[in-house]
Amino acid sequence: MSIFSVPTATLGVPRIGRHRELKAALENYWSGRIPADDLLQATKRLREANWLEQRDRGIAKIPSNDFSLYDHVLDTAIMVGAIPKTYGWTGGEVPLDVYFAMARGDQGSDGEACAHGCHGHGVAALEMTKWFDTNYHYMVPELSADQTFGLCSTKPLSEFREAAALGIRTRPVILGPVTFLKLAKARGSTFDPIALLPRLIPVYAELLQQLSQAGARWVQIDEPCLVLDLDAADRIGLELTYQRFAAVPDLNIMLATYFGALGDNLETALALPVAGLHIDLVRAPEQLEPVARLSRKDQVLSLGLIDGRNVWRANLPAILDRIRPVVAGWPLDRIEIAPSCSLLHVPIDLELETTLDEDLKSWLSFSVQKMDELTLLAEALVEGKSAVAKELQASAEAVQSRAASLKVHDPLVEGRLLAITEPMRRRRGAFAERRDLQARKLGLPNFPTTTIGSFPQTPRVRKARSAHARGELSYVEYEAFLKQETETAIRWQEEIGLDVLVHGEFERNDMVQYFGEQLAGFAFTKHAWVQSYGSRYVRPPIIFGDVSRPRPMTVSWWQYAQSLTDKPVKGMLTGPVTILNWSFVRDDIPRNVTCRQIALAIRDEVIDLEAAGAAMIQIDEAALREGLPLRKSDWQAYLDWAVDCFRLASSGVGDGTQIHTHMCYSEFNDILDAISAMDADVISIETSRSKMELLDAFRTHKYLNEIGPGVYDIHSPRVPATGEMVDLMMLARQRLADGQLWINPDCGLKTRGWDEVRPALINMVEAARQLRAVA
Ligand SMILES: Nc1nc2c(c(=O)[nH]1)N[C@@H](CNc1ccc(C(=O)N[C@@H](CCC(=O)N[C@@H](CCC(=O)N[C@@H](CCC(=O)O)C(=O)O)C(=O)O)C(=O)O)cc1)CN2
Ligand code: MET
Ligand SMILES: [Zn+2]
Repeated sequence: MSIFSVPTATLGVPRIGRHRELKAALENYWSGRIPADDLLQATKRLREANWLEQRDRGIAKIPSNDFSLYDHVLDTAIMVGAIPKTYGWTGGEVPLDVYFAMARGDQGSDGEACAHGCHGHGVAALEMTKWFDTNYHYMVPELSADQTFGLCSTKPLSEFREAAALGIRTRPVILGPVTFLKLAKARGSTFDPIALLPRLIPVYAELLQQLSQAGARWVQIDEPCLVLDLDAADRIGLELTYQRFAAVPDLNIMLATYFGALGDNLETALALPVAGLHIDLVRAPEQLEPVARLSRKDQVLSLGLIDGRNVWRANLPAILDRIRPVVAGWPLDRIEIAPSCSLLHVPIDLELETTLDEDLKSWLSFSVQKMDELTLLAEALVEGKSAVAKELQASAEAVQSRAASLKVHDPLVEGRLLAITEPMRRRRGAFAERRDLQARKLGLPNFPTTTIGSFPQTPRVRKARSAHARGELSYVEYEAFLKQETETAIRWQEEIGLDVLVHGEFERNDMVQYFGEQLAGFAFTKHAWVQSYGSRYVRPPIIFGDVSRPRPMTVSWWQYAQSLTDKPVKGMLTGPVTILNWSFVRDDIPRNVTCRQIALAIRDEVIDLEAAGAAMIQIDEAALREGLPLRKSDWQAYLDWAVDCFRLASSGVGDGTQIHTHMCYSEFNDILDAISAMDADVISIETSRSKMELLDAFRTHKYLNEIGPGVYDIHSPRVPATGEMVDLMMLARQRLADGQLWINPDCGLKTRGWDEVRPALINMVEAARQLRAVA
């Protein structure tokens, strides 16, 4: 490397392709429309395009092995041979079937049948959970106490060679062994997976050795666990690991940390014998000075300066002014310029958005634009600001134009925020009074049955929506189609005997995007997809300004659905915390201020639904638990404002109106105080896989409000039998009073097919009948 340049790195780029080529290839393969070869060819094209694009945009440290067919944590589990016996793998190269069985279960968990020689006895997928505080979900590796490891995949090596054939020497990315074990789950939960580290280290060392022999000079090892609360065993584990890796000849390690500050792990990180350290300076700008001061002089510091978690264009001159004094006098090759974390979490290319407001567009930067920002920063550091004066000025001007824009600031919203009063955050009566009033008004049976909101988003529904978007289906026709779907769903729910109905959410593309498209202060995109899990992607709305609700968003759909039936239909909304956590947010005001603005908008909608006659309104807070900060010390402050926002959104109604909320993927033990403080009349939660154990916490906590513990795992295509659901409810009854309990699935049914949903819900209603008979 010449001493006259500062290298740039991306740490990883989106895998899905500008036009979601990966989704198409995967879903075509799963449904048997294309053979494995075609799938693999498609993925090869995606990798090559990514490498060439990074090269052409001047990125020096180009990653490989950042690609994944489904998930990089699953890839790592496969790489080290952590494949539970149930998947029937007996050694050798791991077949695609086994890989996808671990990802999706061997019937396929997204509603398509497996067409590729699956064993057909319903092996369940690994559990899935969210990756740190992102909306990306990984497959949780499952390890046994007697787990052994071995190098079982050549993926890092073959992708390194694949790029080398294009003339690009990449820096392979590998998920570090300590983070891998911390993300894994102990089968039987009788031991701490970190205890397996001594068995895992040699496997990684062997891989590193092979990469070195193949010509790799650097590898990037990701240890984002370094921004979490660690204990002594974790820290010792890190030391053991990197001491061993330092012995691999001719290979330099760039140890990557991201999503937060090293904090009390700073000393541990700096003591590791690695050639480079990457730090996140967007989430934790304050660590620049101490890390620069304390890092070894022979160590490369990778500065995470461009936001890998958000879409705003950077203020490059401001960044330069911040780092120049700190690195003054350093040899140029002691620093690297990088995004805060891998670019996996941002959309690919802003240029695809041809209908975005021009001002807004000038404020944004997606993955490939961020590459350009990185190279500009590097150039300015080497050649001085004057060499790229025009570009730097444009960057500063964009930031200034955003700060001053009338599109961003709405004095009415800012005034409303100041006028929030205490009574606005409180239901009028106490829960007991509300419960009695609602019981008289609603007259529901014991163990009322309901669903969480969405019914299957069938290809028919999605086709109609995209035909409407392309202008091939008029709004009148599209609306008539949706009304028809809604009516069919209402009739069917009545027919099978559900007690509380939903309209089915057919008109919604996504539970967050749908609201983003109707709220002021939000922009939405056409192509800005980000992977959420596997082949499922989201287009997070972009919150650019003060938020308000120009007009009702859901009232007419609710009215239509309610007009079809005498049974109560729930109003169906997404809550402020979830809208915030699943959107790209402003970086010029605190998150909690934006969240209060959204809360007031949702409050308006809640009040309008009540005025239209809704007796029950559900406000989903699927992402409230997910949004917990990575460090425990930050939890309370977050929970305080998150709960406050939910209460603000939900408290504008009378005592006779029943407020429901829903949360999924939840470990509630830590946050029960917050859940109580939300004071929803009814909460539905995911419990079916945990055998109702979750309810212990509600009992010990003396939780009095009503609860619908999910009895049907909607992540699996399996149809639960009536008896299973009765058994689960009997377990629930041991923990909570009969009068508190509702019966419902774990979550919405949008990713399922009607063939699974119909029998499952019929069985669920029958389970309620049987319970009523014995209770
Ligand atoms: N935002 C968000 N985050 C979440 C969840 C969630 O529901 N929403 N759930 C949890 C799990 N994550 C999930 C994320 C995505 C999906 C999901 O189903 N995504 C869909 C896309 C949903 C969507 O926006 N659909 C649009 C666009 C659909 C589309 O691709 N249309 C085609 C044409 C369709 C056709 O002709 O068949 C096109 O535009 O090209 C619509 O329905 O309008 C997918 O990737 O398949 C499910 C769960 C956690 N995080
Ligand atoms: N009401 C929403 C639905 O049923 C809640 C989903 S939580 C991810 O789809
Ligand atoms: Zn859910």
